[in-house]
Amino acid sequence: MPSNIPFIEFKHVDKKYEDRVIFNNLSFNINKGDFITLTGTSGGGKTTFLRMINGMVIPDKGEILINQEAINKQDILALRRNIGYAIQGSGLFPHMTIKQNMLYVPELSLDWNDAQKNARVLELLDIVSLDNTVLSRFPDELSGGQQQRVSIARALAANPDILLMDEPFGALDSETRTQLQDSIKSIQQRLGVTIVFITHDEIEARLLGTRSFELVDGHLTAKN
Ligand SMILES: Nc1ncnc2c1ncn2[C@@H]1O[C@H](COP(=O)(O)OP(=O)(O)OP(=O)(O)O)[C@@H](O)[C@H]1O
Repeated sequence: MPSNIPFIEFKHVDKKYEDRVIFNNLSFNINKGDFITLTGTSGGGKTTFLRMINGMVIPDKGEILINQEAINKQDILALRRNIGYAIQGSGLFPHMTIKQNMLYVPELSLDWNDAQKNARVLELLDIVSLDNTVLSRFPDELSGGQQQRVSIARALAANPDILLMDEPFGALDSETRTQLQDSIKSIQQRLGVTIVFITHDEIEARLLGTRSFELVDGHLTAKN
């Protein structure tokens, strides 16, 4: 369940690209356990908003805090480990097996032995409802829906508190999309992870979000 303690805080954030203003004095709070869905016109700045949370885009002014600490004061590897990121089209590394893809983030910074890695991979398969026959395969040997499940598993691998999802189901057929919507909803309820989810689909936004927002002219307007 969402709490009322601000977990991710945007404080007076400005961001522009060259002379194009995307955000001007944006302040916004996300609570722990929120499932935020974000819609809005193309090019409005949704991806920019998401990427400011994991430090991939740096604001020109203002600050972003996670757990009451400014992200530019936090260790970047620890920050990224704590923030899973899943994008449309899965973003899996094509030359790595599914198992290697799933373990990518933990391998960067966690000193797990083989038994710990194998145990985590099995937990992740269970979380995203895949069986272990996929592990030795490469991404192009899986269906689009399976690839997207692996992408979610990879984003969850290091047990992050936050999951950022940028139109993750945009390229899937409607049946697969419905299955993955059910999955992400139950994953969120089971793990209590805080999710920020971008979508173009209003129905998806309403279905998944505990709080839904539309980004218009750099402002986030609540829709429910
Ligand atoms: N690194 C960059 N340099 C210059 N302009 C950029 C950069 N990144 C994004 N933009 C521009 O900033 C605007 C906002 O981009 P952003 O990707 O955040 O929007 P979006 O709402 O996610 O769009 P979409 O729904 O089409 O994915 C767009 O006009 C985009 O072209």
